[in-house]
This record gives sequence, structure tokens and C-alpha cells, in this order.
Amino acid sequence: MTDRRTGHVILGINVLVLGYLPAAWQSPLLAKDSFVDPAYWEGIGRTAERGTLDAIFLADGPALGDPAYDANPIKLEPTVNWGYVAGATSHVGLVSTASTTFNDPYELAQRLLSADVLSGGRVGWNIVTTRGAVSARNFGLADVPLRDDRYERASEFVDVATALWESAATGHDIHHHGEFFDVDGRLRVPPSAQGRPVLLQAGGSAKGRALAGRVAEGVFAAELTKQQAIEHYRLVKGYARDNGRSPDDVKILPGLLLSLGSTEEEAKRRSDELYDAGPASYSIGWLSQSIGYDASKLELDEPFPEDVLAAPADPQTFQGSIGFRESIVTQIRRTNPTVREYLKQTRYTGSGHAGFVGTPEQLADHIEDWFHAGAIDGFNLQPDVLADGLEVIADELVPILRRRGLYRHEYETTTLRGHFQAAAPTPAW
Ligand SMILES: Cc1cc2nc3c(=O)[nH]c(=O)nc-3n(C[C@H](O)[C@H](O)[C@H](O)COP(=O)(O)O)c2cc1C
Repeated sequence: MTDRRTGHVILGINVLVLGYLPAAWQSPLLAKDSFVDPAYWEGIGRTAERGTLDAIFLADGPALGDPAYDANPIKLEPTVNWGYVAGATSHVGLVSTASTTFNDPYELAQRLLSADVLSGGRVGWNIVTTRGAVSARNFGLADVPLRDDRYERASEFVDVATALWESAATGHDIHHHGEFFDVDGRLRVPPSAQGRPVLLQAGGSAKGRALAGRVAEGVFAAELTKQQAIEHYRLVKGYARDNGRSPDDVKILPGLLLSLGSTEEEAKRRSDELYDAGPASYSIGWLSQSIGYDASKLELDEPFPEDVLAAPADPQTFQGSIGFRESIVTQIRRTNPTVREYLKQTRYTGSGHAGFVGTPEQLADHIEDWFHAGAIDGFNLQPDVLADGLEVIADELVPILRRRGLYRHEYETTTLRGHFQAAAPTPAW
């Protein structure tokens, strides 16, 4: 896509509690228990609205995170978290991640639609199938089901939830009898101002992308290079078209890890200080979990062995995200660094998600470049530390994008579906 696109980029904030780096809690701007302080979450909502941002987003998994690679191992449940913030805000979208493997469609459909009603139509659901045995053990299983089985269940789960939301509008019972679920009845919750929650999806394997093309109105992706992102963009938009949808019905929003400063040097210094203040083993832990190999056993001054980069022996049982793994392996194969070089460079280039270290003006250039290249519809921005990182986005990045005609000056709609310019639910409710 070379012609200058019209319209705005979409900007979400993946609020990884205090920030995407494990040292975020050390910020002098934060109290140690900020993440359980309602005022902290109200502040995030209000700052996001000051920047007229489209949505604030919470990644999640139904288990205690592993601090070896999870910067925020303890966190609140997203739908409750955003339910509180809804009362302190009026426009910003509120996206919760919820698993189709470890939930029930009737319960989740009524919980999300209830939150959607009370928020005035601002709820989004980030659909995931959940990775890793640690979650499975909280639900009486030794491991997560095989990847394809998880996606078969996810596909039926979404259909049941959507049918239940539709029953809220039509007043007619549904009679679903499928492989995973049987439901005879209808929701007792009325439709929301946007009809039903907006559907997002995160999971970059083939079945994840196929699900996104069929049902998602937003895709949280992991794309490290512009070329990878352009290919992913075209693929998922094509899947939407194959499912009789308009390609514009699904918005592609890769994650972007951020360290911002008033100069590039200041931004790099900030990133280095935060990485150096965190556990030295964190980058290795994240890499190990993402590629499914204990990277601490690798020779630091050697390139990655081919058998480590090769596709997982059994993608069905691979514990991580295929989407993240493919993104990382493609990144490694591009420059073939030693392990030590990779770990150092990913402070600035990202790992799994792309990284950006620079000034707000340079970030606006990056966003503008990827938007006009047809690589994105927007980004799910992930500040290193929310407390000040989100303010720079709202008060410095957004004004630059506005001056370039790439972002709204004020909210034109009050619902998440409106911000995304997503189609009304079908049939018309
Ligand atoms: C960008 C991105 C974000 C993700 N966020 C989550 C998340 O918040 N919670 C979760 O359980 N899985 C998350 N995943 C992983 C998948 O959604 C899911 O767990 C699935 O089993 C593996 O995805 P895959 O299709 O990439 O293999 C994410 C994956 C990607 C690519």
C-alpha cells in the first residue's frame, strides 16, 4: 500500500499493570502497592481519555505469572479491574483478555455484556485460548488441551457467546448443541449502547489467524518488522474477506514496547536503566519461555543453534504462543546474532513484540510509516513504565499525530465500536 491512507490510526494501551519491564515497580512515581490502589487505575483511565485514546487493554492468564519472564506476575482480574475504571471514565474503551479454554460461554457472555451495559458500550473482549500448563493445573488439568482442540473450542465458544448476546436483543432462546457446549436459553442482560462487546483476538498461529479472520474486530498481533506486519495484515484481511466480511471490519493492532525520552539518547538511557535495574535473567527467561528452550544453556558468544530455532517438534503441545515464537525466530534469522548480541539488542528492538526506543516525534514517524505502508491499523502501545510513559503518549505523541491528521482531536463517539469504526453487530440489533 503506497498511497496515503486517510483516516486515523487506532491507539490502544496494553496496560501491563505497572509497565512492561519488571523494574517498573521501582519508579519513584509509584507506590509499591499501586497496582491494588483504585486511584492508580483511575489515573490510567483519565490519562488515556485526556489523550482521546481508543482503548486501555489488559493481557491476562488465569494463573500466577512466572517472575522469570512475567514482569507482572500478580494482577487483578481484568473485567473487575475495568469495571471500576468505567465509573471514572466516559469514553476510553476497556478491553479484557479472557480465556475460551478456562471459562464458560454463558457466564462470560453475561459478565462482559453487563460490563458493556454499565460502561455505556466500551467493553472489548480479547479472545485467547491460554498457554501453559500452569493455568491448566488451576482447573484440574495436567496441561492445556492440544492447540487445535483449544481453537476448535474457542471457535464454538465465540459463536455461543455471540448468539447469547444476540438473544439479549431478540428475546429469543438459543438452542445450541455442539461439540463443547449445550445451551438452551437466553441472556437476562439487555443489549448495550454498542449492542455487544467488541471482539479482539490474540494468537498468531494458523488457527489463531483463521479465527481472527472469521470473528475478530481487532487483532492484537506480534510483528517485529514492517514486512512481517504487512504480510500478516494482508493475510488476516484476506481471511475476513473469505468469510464474507469487509477487510475493514477487522483492525490489526500489533504490540509495541516503548521507552520514550526527549532525545534518543535519553530514551536509550531510560531503557538501559530499567533493564539493568531488573533481574539479569529476565531477558533469558522471556526468550526461553517464548521459544520453548532453556536459553541459559546456550553459548552466549555463539549464534543460535539451528535445532533451537527449528519449528517445535509438536506444535500441538508447544507450551508457548506460536505467534510470539515465529516472530522471535524470524527476528533472529534476519541478522543471525550471537545469543549475547540478541539479548542486548532486544532492549531496543523488542522480543516477541517489536520495541521502540526514541522520541515522541520519532515514534509518530514510525506509526505514520507503518500505517501508510499497510502494515497496521494502529498499535497496542506498551510503555516501559505506565506512570509517566502514558502521559508522554497522551500529552506529546497524540498532539503530533493530530497535527499530521492521523488522530482525532476529540472523541467523536462514546463506544469502543464507534472508536474502532467497527460494523454494527449483525443481524442489526
Ligand atoms: C500478541 C499476543 C498476545 C497474547 N496475549 C495473551 C494473553 O494475554 N493471555 C493468554 O493466555 N495468551 C496470550 N497470547 C497467546 C495466545 O493467545 C494463546 O495463549 C494461544 O494458546 C497461543 O496462541 P498462538 O495462536 O500464538 O499459538 C498472546 C499471543 C499473542 C501473539
